[in-house]
Amino acid sequence: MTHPVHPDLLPAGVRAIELAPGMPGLAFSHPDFSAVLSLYGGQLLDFIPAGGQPLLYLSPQAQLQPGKAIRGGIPLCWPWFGPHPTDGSRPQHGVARTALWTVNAVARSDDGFHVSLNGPREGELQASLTLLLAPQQLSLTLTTRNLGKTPQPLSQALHSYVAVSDIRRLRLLGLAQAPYHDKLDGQFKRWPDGDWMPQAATDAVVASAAPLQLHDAGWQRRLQLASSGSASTVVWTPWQQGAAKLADLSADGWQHFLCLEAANAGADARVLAAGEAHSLTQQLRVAAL
Ligand SMILES: O=P(O)(O)OC[C@H]1O[C@H](O)[C@H](O)[C@@H](O)[C@@H]1O
Repeated sequence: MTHPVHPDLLPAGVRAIELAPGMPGLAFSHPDFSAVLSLYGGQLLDFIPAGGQPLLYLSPQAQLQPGKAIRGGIPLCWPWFGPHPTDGSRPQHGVARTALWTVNAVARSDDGFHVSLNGPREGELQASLTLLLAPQQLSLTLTTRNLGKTPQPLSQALHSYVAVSDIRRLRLLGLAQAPYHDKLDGQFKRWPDGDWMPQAATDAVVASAAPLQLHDAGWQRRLQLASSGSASTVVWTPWQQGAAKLADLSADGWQHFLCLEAANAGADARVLAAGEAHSLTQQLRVAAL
């Protein structure tokens, strides 16, 4: 396959790679971190601070195959989150994660690497993505533009698989008392008080975009997550029984990630007026515990 990006257009520290046949990507190498971005899905797959543990979980069983969604990293759920609102034949979580994205620009500055990608068009909606890959920090902005003449619905998520030492050794701070929709039993509830420790399968659309902190005792690290353009956060772990149904996760894979997703989901789904653009941002920062 000819790579869609000519190597001469890439700054020092960025390489054009092929993750699998028909799946081009970019590999970033910086004194303070390394990262891998798949153009298939516009999906950041890996981000590893130098000498540290990965920020993102990528399932060793992930299927790198056109037509399949990649399990791990930061999948882009767009322009609908979950099942399609009216047409059950359309793919879960939209079309972005199985589309080939194109590179608009890749630059290097004192901050790190700046990447801008163009994504699919679905109906009247057009997606684009910018990423900042920097020491101890990454930031993604998914922008949707309504190119049509009528209002268009949009729901979405930056579906981050946060890598963790052991899901049973975490504390999540920031969601106490927030209302949420429990997708496992369909009930509307309130997030418990105090720090939250994952203890069972969880699939929650939380009506909050408060900054989060994830304390990981095993890796002695603290992850700070912030978002903008969002009023909802999805928290997902399939736990053991849910993971057993996912062919692209190993038997113990569920222990090594917690999905913390900046979203426009549930009651936070949007309608974009003709010509309107909306940007959803998630920022992840690593610090010592
Ligand atoms: O298996 P996938 O289609 O990638 O979806 C994985 C998960 O994504 C989100 O977190 C949803 O809230 C879950 O209901 C879903 O199971």
